[in-house]
Amino acid sequence: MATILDTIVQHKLTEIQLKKKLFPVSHLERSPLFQRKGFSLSEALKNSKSGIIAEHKRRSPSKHNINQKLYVNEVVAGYQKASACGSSVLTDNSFFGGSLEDLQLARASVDFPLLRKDFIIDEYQIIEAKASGADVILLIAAILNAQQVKKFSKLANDLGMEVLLEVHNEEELQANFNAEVQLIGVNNRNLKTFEVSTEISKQLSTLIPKEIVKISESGLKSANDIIELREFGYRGFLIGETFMKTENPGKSAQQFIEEIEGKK
Ligand SMILES: O=C(O)c1ccccc1NCC(=O)[C@H](O)[C@H](O)COP(=O)(O)O
Repeated sequence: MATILDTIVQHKLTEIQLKKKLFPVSHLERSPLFQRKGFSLSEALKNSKSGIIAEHKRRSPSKHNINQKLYVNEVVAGYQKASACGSSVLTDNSFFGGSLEDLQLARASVDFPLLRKDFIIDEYQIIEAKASGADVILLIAAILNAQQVKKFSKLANDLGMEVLLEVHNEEELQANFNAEVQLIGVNNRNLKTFEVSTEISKQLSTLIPKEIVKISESGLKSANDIIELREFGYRGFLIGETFMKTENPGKSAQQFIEEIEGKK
């Protein structure tokens, strides 16, 4: 049976073909954002007390509607005011209700690192990310082979962006030991079953090379989750729903960060 990832990838293939015709690479390269020097998320995390990367996410396959009412620029500005290290912006439209325009609006509102959160399967999307103001791209090991991870990481780095490689099990990690990425994220959500458990972050923590910044992603709800995962060497924590389901995600991030910092 096809998983949600299979369905998303299938959809992306069609979407990318269409976009390549509408907006060829030469068009993307003319974006003023294409020339900007990016912010480093790995450095921001190394220098941060909280390590929070706060996400803008309207809906998702596992939770459906989360929050459709807010403006992306206000949400990310709230996250920056809350002293988050950076923000993740979902740019997939069909399954998450996001867009590249969201990323561009976010870029215009903040001056901290922005992650393009999407399902990257083609170099075209990396160029699109740069042209829309991203500082970091997400590569999901479950939908790419090791060769693609290497090639895509090189392109992103050449364009001045960092790479967050997302894994969910030991095989995905082993397959990409040679990848030149700045950040590795362990997704606590199994993208096939939607089951969420921070146990997977704990299990994989010792297998991630020390020089790479470790991020725990998804299902993080309390300051205690963060304090506990920090003991396993995690420096970054990607949080979406916990903030987005509230009326004021920036304020909710601020209270969360204050609580973590108070507990240090
Ligand atoms: O969130 C989903 O339902 C989902 C389904 C299929 C692929 C990816 C999905 N989520 C992307 C993410 O990784 C999360 O948005 C991110 O880690 C934040 O998670 P959370 O704090 O649980 O909103």
